[in-house]
Amino acid sequence: MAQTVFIDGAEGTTGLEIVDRLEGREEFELIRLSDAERKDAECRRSALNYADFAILCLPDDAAREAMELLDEDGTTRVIDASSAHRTASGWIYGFPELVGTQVIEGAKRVANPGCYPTGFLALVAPLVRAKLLPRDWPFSINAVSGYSGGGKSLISRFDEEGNIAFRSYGTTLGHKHLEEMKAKAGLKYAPVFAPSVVPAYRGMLVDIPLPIAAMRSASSPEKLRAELLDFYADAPVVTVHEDAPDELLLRTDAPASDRLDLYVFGSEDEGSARLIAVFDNLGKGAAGAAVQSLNLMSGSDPLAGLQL
Ligand SMILES: NC(=O)C1=CN([C@@H]2O[C@H](COP(=O)(O)OP(=O)(O)OC[C@H]3O[C@@H](n4cnc5c(N)ncnc54)[C@H](OP(=O)(O)O)[C@@H]3O)[C@@H](O)[C@H]2O)C=CC1
Ligand SMILES: CC(=O)N[C@@H](CCC(=O)OP(=O)(O)O)C(=O)O
Repeated sequence: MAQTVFIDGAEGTTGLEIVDRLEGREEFELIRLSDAERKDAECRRSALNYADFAILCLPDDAAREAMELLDEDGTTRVIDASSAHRTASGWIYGFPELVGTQVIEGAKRVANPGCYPTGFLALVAPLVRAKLLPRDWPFSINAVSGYSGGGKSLISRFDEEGNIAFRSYGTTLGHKHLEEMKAKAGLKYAPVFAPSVVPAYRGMLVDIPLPIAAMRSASSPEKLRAELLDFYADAPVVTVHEDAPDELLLRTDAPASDRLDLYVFGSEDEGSARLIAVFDNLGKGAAGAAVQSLNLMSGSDPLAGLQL
């Protein structure tokens, strides 16, 4: 018998991408609410509690509200795409490559990683764990997102204004992803984070400069790459590139993708490096990660529905 899935926020940017990835999957039956019902608390309560799996694709406040609508002792298992529960106790962090697939298989509450933290943590967490990068280094991050990263409101802004070439933001240095990045990488300091948006619908590049020569303890670029290659050897969604291309491109017509591509660039004298992650903010940064967790929790083929 098919397992039931309710996507709370199914008409939003992330919700629609998840619906796409579940299309034609016979092991799941989607519970759908009409336009008149989808924001009605009682309709949501009933769908949330009936479903085998609820995937929350909502703003943080609405995601917290959804958790209040759920019966505490109910059987519904939840994947939350918002940032409401990522560092909350009782929630498993939905990054199978970092936390292990088995933890997610058995989880009742899974918090989907944030889009930028996905790139940052994929690069830094294994290297800090292996003690090849110091946990007390003040990391910095330059990052670029497609404008779908800001959901419906940023999409309409880019569509309506039509002339935004580049948007640097996060200028108060208090971005909501800082706590998540610091906590999940086990760092002493939150990174200095410079996010930006370009006029491409989807795509993300997270770039971490490393002044290795100035760091008390850090390994050569080659050792960093070797560790990542080893760490992700059995991770089909993640590719660690052995080459160092001259440029990395995000394209305005990029198709949806659930891949995560990692690069390590080093200077000739090995005194500096850049760790770079390239992926789709709506793929491994949101919907792809949610479907990866759903596959594990439901006992499906781990790669079903993913666009690799
Ligand atoms: N976009 C991205 O790349 C990523 C997004 N996320 C996170 O995923 C979540 C969803 O983001 P995104 O899809 O971009 O956002 P959108 O704004 O595109 O979609 C949110 C959806 O939630 C609906 N909604 C809002 N309030 C309620 C409510 N009280 N009850 C029911 N539905 C409600 C909205 O309705 P309406 O259609 O009427 O506005 C909309 O359809 C956010 O927490 C976001 O931070 C995480 C990673 C990446
Ligand atoms: C371009 C843009 O505005 N991006 C959003 C992050 C989008 C996102 O995915 O946030 P969560 O992963 O935490 O849900 C921002 O910077 O707030």
